[in-house]
Amino acid sequence: MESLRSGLLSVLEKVKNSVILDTKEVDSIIRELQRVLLKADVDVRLVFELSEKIKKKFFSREIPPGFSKRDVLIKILYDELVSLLGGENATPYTLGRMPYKIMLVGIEGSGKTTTAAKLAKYLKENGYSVGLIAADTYRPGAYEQLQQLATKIGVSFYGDPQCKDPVRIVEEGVKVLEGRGVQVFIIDTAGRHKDEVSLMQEVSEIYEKLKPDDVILVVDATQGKGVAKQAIAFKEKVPLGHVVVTKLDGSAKGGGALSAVASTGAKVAFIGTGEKLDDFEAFDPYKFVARLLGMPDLEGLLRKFQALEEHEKERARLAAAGKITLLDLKEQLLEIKKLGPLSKVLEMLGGPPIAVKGSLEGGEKEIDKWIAVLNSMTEEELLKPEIIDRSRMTRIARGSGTTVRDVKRLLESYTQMKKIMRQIYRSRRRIQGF
Ligand SMILES: Nc1nc2c(ncn2[C@@H]2O[C@H](COP(=O)(O)OP(=O)(O)OP(=O)(O)O)[C@@H](O)[C@H]2O)c(=O)[nH]1
Repeated sequence: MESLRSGLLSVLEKVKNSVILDTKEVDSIIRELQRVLLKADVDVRLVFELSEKIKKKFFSREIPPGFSKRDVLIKILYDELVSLLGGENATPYTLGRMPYKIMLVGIEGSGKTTTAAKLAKYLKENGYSVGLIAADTYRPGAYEQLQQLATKIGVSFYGDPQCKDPVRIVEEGVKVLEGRGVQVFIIDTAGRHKDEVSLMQEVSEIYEKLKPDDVILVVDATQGKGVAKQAIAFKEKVPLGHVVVTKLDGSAKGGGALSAVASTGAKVAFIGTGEKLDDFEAFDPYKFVARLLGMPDLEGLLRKFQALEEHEKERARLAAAGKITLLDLKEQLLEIKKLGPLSKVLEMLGGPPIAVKGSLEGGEKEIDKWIAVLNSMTEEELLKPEIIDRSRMTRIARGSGTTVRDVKRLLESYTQMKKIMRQIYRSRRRIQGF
């Protein structure tokens, strides 16, 4: 994964060093991203889909106040990489009602036996009583390997090296281990067979007899995008619940494997990051991408965007309820200012009577004062003016070169305005028959 990380960092560097982020600059950044992802063995089609989405989102999105174009592009890159790794689909791995049976499947050498032990340790540490069942009757040594691992972790184990029928081993194993108080059964199946057809047949048979609560496919990251084929083949035979991607440590193709799994709709629940039993972690695409991109400054940026999204949601909610916020008021006043001096505006509309002119200038000054006051408020204050207490008023007055009385007056006018809006909204709802 190191090469993917350094590649993505070079993409971020390019974004940070960009000047205007026009089509040419963005294209060059996207080309760099494509190069990095293709090198990590991400499927070409996925890479192109991602590129198009990034461009479309970037050029259609308004840059929110307080953010730069670079911030927006970095956020879009982050979002799209998370989505490439199955972001929207991701949920933490949880167990259902006990007893809970988990069956591990996968081709030879994918790391099933090691993963069975890693998962057993993980679940034991999470308070479950776990048992391992060795149902790989093909690979010599698979039985001893799992038995030794079970002893090492301190979980129950069942296997029968004399028996060549995996279905019987599993049935017997569940019975025996249940007697020892096991709640979670992890079944390690064979990966080696004379051909794929017989492997799939055995997997189907065990599945039908055992009816496990979860089937976890174990795939090897060094196979890159090739793991999609395995996921599809197993999915045709058994309902796959989750996937574990092993050997992410040191594999340059990890990005390809993770995105390939996500593209089949299967969920990556865990990743293996080394040969040791602790080299195993729950997979969270959000955290994973953040780590790939280097967390410190990204974390702050993501938090800022999160606050923005929350504010946008809050505004939409208030707008839907017919409520106006101080933020709406501020935007309206800025729109009026954009039109030019009020007297000019009225002149364009036919000209104000001479007597109004003086009061218009007063109104002009008032608008400037209001904008100054509103500019000194935080986004939170604009959306929730009820939090503006005496000390906030003092700060706002000082920041805007006005007085606490001015701030109070604005808040009073706003309250009046809100009342009027509420009345209009209510009568509209009555008319519409709500
Ligand atoms: N570096 C690294 N090696 C791993 C990881 N997971 C498994 N391995 C190694 O991969 C090799 C194969 O792992 P096993 O668990 O024996 O594979 P298996 O899928 O049970 O093999 P079959 O029984 O033949 O299907 C072993 O040498 C493991 O130590 C991992 O996350 N990182």
